[in-house]
Amino acid sequence: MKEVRVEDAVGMVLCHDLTEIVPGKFKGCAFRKGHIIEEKDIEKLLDIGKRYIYVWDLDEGYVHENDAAKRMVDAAIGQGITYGEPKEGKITLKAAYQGVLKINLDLLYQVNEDEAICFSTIHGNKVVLEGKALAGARVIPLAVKKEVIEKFEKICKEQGPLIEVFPIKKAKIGIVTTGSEVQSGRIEDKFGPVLEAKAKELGAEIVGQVFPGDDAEKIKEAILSFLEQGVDLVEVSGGMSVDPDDRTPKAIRDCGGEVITYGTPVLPGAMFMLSYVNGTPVVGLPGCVMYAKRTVYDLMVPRILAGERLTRRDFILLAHGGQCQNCEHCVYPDCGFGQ
Ligand SMILES: Nc1nc2c(c(=O)[nH]1)N[C@H]1C(S)=C(S)[C@@H](COP(=O)(O)OP(=O)(O)OC[C@H]3O[C@@H](n4cnc5c(N)ncnc54)[C@H](O)[C@@H]3O)O[C@H]1N2
Ligand code: MOO
Repeated sequence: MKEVRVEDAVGMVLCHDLTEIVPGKFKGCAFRKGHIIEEKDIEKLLDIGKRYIYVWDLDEGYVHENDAAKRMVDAAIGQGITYGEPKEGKITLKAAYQGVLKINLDLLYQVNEDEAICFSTIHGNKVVLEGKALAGARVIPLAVKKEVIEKFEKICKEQGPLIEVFPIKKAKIGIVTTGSEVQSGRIEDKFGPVLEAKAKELGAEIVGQVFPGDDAEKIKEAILSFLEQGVDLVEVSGGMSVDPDDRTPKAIRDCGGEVITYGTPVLPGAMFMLSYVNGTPVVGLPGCVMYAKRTVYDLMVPRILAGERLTRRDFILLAHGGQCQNCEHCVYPDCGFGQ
């Protein structure tokens, strides 16, 4: 901190707030701590009775908090992130479009090891809408040693991006709805409308829905037929549990390809299945997806449509937070489900 004449302070950083009082009219902050003095500020400073002010002695080795925040953000972001000017040293990062938020957790924790750094995010792997606030970045002191920012930039360059939004593909989806009771018309199909609404939410299109009953061979043929049509995802509904009529897992296996999982540590959604047949994802959806408001579907299908090739490990990681609290007023994705 050093004392300078107001006229000599242009370009320097104010160390503390400066108060203006106009009797009977106004009392408040005329200039905030951290403000960089501009030519046009000189008159005003003189008007409020300042001839000398304290400014931050930004010698060579330091970076002001506003510049630090900007450099941190530039180093950390990948696709799909927007941000504005720093406010009181902090920059807020927002989603540029609807997509799946990805946070590199190892990197996030690594940059925050330095106590001068504050890089704080919401939870990743969930759908975020355009304009959603995702993260905030700032340094703790008013100015930091330049090495702190240089290290931040270096590790982000090596391991980044730290934060990005994967766009969700405008996918074509085929639905195979199993169950003899639905095929015969004994009961009305309730799965189709639910999957239609969920697809719409993600900007995807349902290109067809078929009702092959409970025969594994017929279910398999229906899946393969959608794959031949070149859909981006096949959703097979029902028949995922343990009754003798539940043939869906067998039918999906019989399509060949790589089964990633049959079973997930998520409730609702324990009996979910994911397989990749010639690279195209095929999901087996248990009855709860039709019934419950949010399930494993909402955790994983957006990620699939955002182009992630999921592994068994991705499903294991759902266990902590995999139990939905079934709140009366559902605020998903702004809750702990799947985190
Ligand atoms: N012994 C066990 N039983 C069940 C288990 C278990 O672990 N052990 N898991 C339960 C869970 S969790 C779920 S979820 C369901 C899984 O159900 P499925 O995917 O096998 O569903 P279905 O048996 O085909 O049908 C269940 C129920 O839903 C009706 N349904 C199915 N499809 C439609 C449709 N398109 N439209 C309207 N209604 C539909 C169906 O008629 C049944 O009433 O299993 C639990 N059981
Ligand atoms: O497996 Mo059920 O799918 O949890 O509700």
